[in-house]
Amino acid sequence: MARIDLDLSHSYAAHPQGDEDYALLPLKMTFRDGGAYALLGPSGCGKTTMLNIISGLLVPSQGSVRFDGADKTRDTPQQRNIAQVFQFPVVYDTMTVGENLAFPLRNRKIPAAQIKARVGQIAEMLELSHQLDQRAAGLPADAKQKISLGRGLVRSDVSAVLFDEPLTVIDPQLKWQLRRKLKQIHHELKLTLIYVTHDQVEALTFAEEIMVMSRGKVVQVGTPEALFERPAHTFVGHFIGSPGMNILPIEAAGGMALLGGQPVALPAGMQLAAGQLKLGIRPEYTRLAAPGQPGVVAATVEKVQNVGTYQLLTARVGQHLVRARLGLEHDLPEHGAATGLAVLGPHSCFYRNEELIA
Ligand SMILES: Nc1ncnc2c1ncn2[C@@H]1O[C@H](COP(=O)(O)OP(=O)(O)OP(=O)(O)O)[C@@H](O)[C@H]1O
Repeated sequence: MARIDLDLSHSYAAHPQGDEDYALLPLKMTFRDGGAYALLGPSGCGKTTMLNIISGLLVPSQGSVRFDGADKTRDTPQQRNIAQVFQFPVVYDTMTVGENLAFPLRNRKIPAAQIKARVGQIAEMLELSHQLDQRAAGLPADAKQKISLGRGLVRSDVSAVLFDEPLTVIDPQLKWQLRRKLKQIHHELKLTLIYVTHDQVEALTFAEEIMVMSRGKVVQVGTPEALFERPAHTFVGHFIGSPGMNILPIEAAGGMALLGGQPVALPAGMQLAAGQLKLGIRPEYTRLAAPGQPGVVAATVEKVQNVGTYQLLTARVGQHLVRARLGLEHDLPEHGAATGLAVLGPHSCFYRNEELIA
């Protein structure tokens, strides 16, 4: 296992002109030895580019990659001792499940008894024990992908295991199980795991730390709790959560706030920095309240949806839509009704130029 330090940028263009020519803008990042990380962001934000630079499939156009302090920028994946699991299964059809799992160890001339023990351990973790003697040919895609995951995890001497959207071909029920399994496996094997996904649920269930990326930039590195409670950037607020954070323009106005154009008294003790800001409040923390109270904005109900385990209320504040996630026990106002939404309180986040300031 290794600590991995990146200090680099990358452009696929021969002569990059501006920021838009960079797949990765200048960044400094550290992956702790033994940590479980997710690289999360929408399509095209640079996740695969970063993963390929870590693995050695790609050399960054500027900067360095270090493993335990040693410069690995130009080393191949083999020299870096990296295991990788891709989106689609990489499995030898002519071999049995057990032989497939053993393959990376046999290649390294590990003694047979050790191979047997480790293959047994990995097969058990992935619930493949009953299939060890079965040929891989003819197995469904998700069983084959489990084998690929097992092959990625079977060596204990790798610097890191990299996963690039590994659950894409897996059906939803098994996907749910495997996400949890991977977390448990990380706990037991203590490997450094770096996992690329555009699916927040996948990232949030698996990783200890999540790196959220947007347009070639790492906009926040944090625990799932930190990303939820204190998004460092409005992009993270939008991107994480279901639905994402409510974002409204806010401005201090003589001891009050202008919120979406509406004067609202600040709750006791709350101070607002001068200038044009944005308020971020999660739908989970947005509550119905009587208009006119401090921190409560007047709103008109647009829609109420029963989403099974909660109700989602969508209301209009001026030209902005605000959502509240409310328990099933609430008797909610109907479409068109005037209501109030408590949006200023301990869970409010404030942004200037999209960056969290308070
Ligand atoms: N080989 C390449 N040559 C030129 N541009 C590339 C190449 N690979 C990726 N890009 C560009 O670099 C940017 C980042 O792409 P990258 O594949 O790293 O993003 P991603 O977040 O992994 O997206 P996805 O989830 O769609 O794979 C995109 O604008 C993409 O078009």
